Amino acid sequence: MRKIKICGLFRDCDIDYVNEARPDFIGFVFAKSRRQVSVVWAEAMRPRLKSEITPVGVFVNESLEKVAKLLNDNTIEMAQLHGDENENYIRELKTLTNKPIIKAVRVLSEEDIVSGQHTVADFLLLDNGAGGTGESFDWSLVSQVKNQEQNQKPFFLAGGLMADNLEQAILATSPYAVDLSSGVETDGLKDRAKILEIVRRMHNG
Ligand SMILES: O=C(O)c1ccccc1N[C@@H]1O[C@H](COP(=O)(O)O)[C@@H](O)[C@H]1O
Repeated sequence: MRKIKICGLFRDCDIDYVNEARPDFIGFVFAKSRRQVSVVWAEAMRPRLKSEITPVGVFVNESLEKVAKLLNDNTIEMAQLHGDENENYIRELKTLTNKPIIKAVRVLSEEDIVSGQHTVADFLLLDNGAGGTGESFDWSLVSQVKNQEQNQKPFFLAGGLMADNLEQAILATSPYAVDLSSGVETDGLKDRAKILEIVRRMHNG
């Protein structure tokens, strides 16, 4: 079964929506964004989240100490690094925590995907850019490199995914998981019906 992450929860009711839909992962954005949440809010929401849903913290060039603390106090179970974090940063983070790390890669060319394979992070996240933009990248770049044995790190596919293009995106890239934020919003707010429908589709085939 393909996994699904619903990212950018920032209202209390968003927690109710995902508890009803039960995606595999959800994302709390700690980076500067219109979806940014505070540590205090995430800590308050964490116990309300159904146990089978894995919370991911999304960071952009954040201090190692802040990311490690949120992981080690179990506010989040995975860290998604969406900025310019280099391999030294990721290696250092791995000395501070045992929890999985996702490194976001901005895909402009095949080379971006190929060089991403060398990361010590546990997963890649292929996106079109800054994150949360609602814009896709050229998915054919993934299929062009995916058949090569060295390009097998499991990856989340992100960027502009929505009900209308999800099937095509999966067929083109065969990701470990899909990651949606803008595509399950209406007027900038998470939409219960869109979340329920997309998670149902992913989990039922
Ligand atoms: O969602 C944000 O505001 C955000 C801010 C900073 C870094 C990453 C962010 N979100 C990530 O972007 C993709 C989804 O984007 P889209 O809106 O579906 O196109 C996903 O990986 C989010 O974690």
